[in-house]
Amino acid sequence: MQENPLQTRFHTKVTQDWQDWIREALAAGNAPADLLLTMKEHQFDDGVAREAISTALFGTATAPAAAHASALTPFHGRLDEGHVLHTPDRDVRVLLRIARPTIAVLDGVLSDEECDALKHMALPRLERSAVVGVADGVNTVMDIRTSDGAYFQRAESDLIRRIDARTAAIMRLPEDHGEGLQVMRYGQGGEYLPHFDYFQPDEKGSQPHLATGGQRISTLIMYLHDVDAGGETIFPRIDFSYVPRKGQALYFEYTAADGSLDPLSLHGGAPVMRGEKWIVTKWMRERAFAG
Ligand SMILES: O=C(O)CCC(=O)C(=O)O
Ligand SMILES: [Fe+2]
Repeated sequence: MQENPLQTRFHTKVTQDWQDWIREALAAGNAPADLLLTMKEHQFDDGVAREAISTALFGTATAPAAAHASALTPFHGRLDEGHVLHTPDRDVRVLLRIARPTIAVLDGVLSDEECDALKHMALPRLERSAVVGVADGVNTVMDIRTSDGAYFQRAESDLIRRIDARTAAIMRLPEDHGEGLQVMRYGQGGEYLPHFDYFQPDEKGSQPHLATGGQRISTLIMYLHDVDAGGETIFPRIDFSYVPRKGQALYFEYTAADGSLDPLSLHGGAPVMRGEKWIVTKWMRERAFAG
């Protein structure tokens, strides 16, 4: 007689032998999904098998699993946990999250028009900084730097005010914790070697910054332009790179509530191989400051 699947008996208890098998299989590096398959082949109820595997991974709900939880469960850092982040005037979609260091890739942070307007506003300031007085006293425009910056005072114009408010909502900190927006342009070959955005606490040069506004805690790099080749934002300690895409942003954070800093947040801008790279960056501080 053929077995009626509705009458198949599923195991609803995980014996000690099976619990030991789960622990050993996980310790040997087997994927939880493969364990689940094997258990189901052995007629375990899906929910029972999942719970046994997740108990072995995370501990029971009552066990203090916190030390593991941050690495093994979704971790959002300061960001809202939703897949869509709501700001006063735009919804921003989360495309990717990394727990350590805390990173998120966000889509639709700036409209095409806003990207173009920011470049337009920054251009005269960038050009001015390329003007150097040479020894003979003649002012010459020389492209002496492969990247150049333009700084926008907080709330300097309607557009800047709008972006300040939007970035504060995304980063979930008050606007007056934010440094003024900084536009950067990299020409061909331009790069930004790996660095930390936080101020090195024991360096003398950090002290004036730390005294006003405190430590930097998070960064939002917004991309104003696609790059034809190169120019990725790289995190060498976790072998991660992000390819610039107009209107998107890369969020990351590196200062915990207790003030500890995350050295995995080391990052930089890879050399631009073809085309130009334009970004605008918002850095957030621990405290309100005059900007
Ligand atoms: O150019 C990049 O991709 C990185 C920029 C950066 O690290 C910064 O603005 O702090
Ligand atoms: Fe940086």
